Amino acid sequence: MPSLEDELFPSTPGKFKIDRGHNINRQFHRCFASTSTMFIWALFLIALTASYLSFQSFVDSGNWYFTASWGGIQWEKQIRNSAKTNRPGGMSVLVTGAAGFIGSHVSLALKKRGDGVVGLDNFNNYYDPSLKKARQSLLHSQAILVVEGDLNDVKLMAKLFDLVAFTHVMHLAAQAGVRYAMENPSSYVHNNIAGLVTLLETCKSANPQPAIVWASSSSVYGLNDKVPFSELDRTDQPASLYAATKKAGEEITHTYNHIYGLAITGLRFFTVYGPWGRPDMAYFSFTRNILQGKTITIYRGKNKADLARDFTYIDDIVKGCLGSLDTSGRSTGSGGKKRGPAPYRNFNLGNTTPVKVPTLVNILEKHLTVKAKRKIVEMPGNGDVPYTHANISLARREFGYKPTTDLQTGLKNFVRWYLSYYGYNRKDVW
Ligand SMILES: O=C(O)[C@H]1O[C@H](OP(=O)(O)OP(=O)(O)OC[C@H]2O[C@@H](n3ccc(=O)[nH]c3=O)[C@H](O)[C@@H]2O)[C@H](O)[C@@H](O)[C@H]1O
Repeated sequence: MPSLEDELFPSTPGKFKIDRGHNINRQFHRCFASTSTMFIWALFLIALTASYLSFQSFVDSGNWYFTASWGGIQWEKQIRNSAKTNRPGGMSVLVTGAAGFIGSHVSLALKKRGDGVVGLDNFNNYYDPSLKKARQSLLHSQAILVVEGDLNDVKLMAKLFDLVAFTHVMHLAAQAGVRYAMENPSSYVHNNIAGLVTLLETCKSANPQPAIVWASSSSVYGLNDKVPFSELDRTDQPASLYAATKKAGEEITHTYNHIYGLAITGLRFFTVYGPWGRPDMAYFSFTRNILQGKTITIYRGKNKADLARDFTYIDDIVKGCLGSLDTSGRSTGSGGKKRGPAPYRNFNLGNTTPVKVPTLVNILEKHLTVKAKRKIVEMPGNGDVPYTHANISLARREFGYKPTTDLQTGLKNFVRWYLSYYGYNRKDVW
């Protein structure tokens, strides 16, 4: 049996002779000295390789902003597995914003019915990224991979389409929030305009081209005062930069449909709420503040009129998203060339029952069994509109969209989730 020394000093005859007697200590020290030298060299080589690789990724990305957290054989395998369909005629869908509120729900619903899903999300810190990570874990438990990356990363986008022939893209990644646009306008341009164009450029060049369904917004109706809002109403009077970028998105997608034959559907979502929702939205922040005993600020419109929203429950929205994907039609182009006309559609996805904001607070008080401390203030001129109200007859006709959850029921589900996720009175909720 070889001794430790034999193993450390392979016996190459003539090179050196192991003295097994009193020289053993000296040999051992030599051995130690030589291993530590090897160890230092190994460290040096590892450091050299690491710096080379990070320099390569810096050069490759062409932009310091996108340090690659993706790539490799294992990663490619995971992407392919995640995209695999599990039903005859199933779709392979790239869901952008998959760790977001609507994105996570839609991803789970697609997977559940046997479609393949690959998620993409940049996990930005507009609101607490730990909530996004929790959604990602949920998706992961259902074998859905969510890639951490930015829409504007051209190489990543191309790589994803290289690996998978996506049949559909559900584009939900965006800088959301109406009022935040005054604080951080460039984020809206970066995500909702530049990111959208990068995605469309990738899709137009893909072969086969996917059909695209994407998140527009009820906010495109802006100052429109004809109710309920119909897809035929004017959308050229946005009241916020957020709305303007969504409206621009509708025009941009039209161009790509027209020039490249991409099948495109825009969904005008009406104030979507529910479990796993967005902490920046009123129903969510009101809940947190009511539980923490803090005052909530309720905006009021001109002549002391209450503001109202056509709050729409997440499960209804998910059905609308799946219905849109199922009826999207096909893109006609390939490799950047149009071969014929492709469908271009826009739909309202609302609830058709606007509710006043103070009524929303009443419902929350009831479910939380806590009285809110209310402060009523005049609506600041920050992009808000006084009310929204969807006419959904077009979506009903095209794919049977029919919302079934009223605000009472939806908020009850939300409060149940909130309490199970955060507990009754956690101080560190975003
Ligand atoms: O349908 C959309 O396209 C948009 O819906 C959502 O916007 P909004 O309808 O503005 O929802 P949200 O912020 O929950 O405010 C709700 C109400 O509470 C009022 N509000 C708000 C905050 C506050 O402190 N006080 C208050 O009264 C406020 O004045 C408003 O009347 C999404 O955030 C947006 O990303 C986009 O998807």
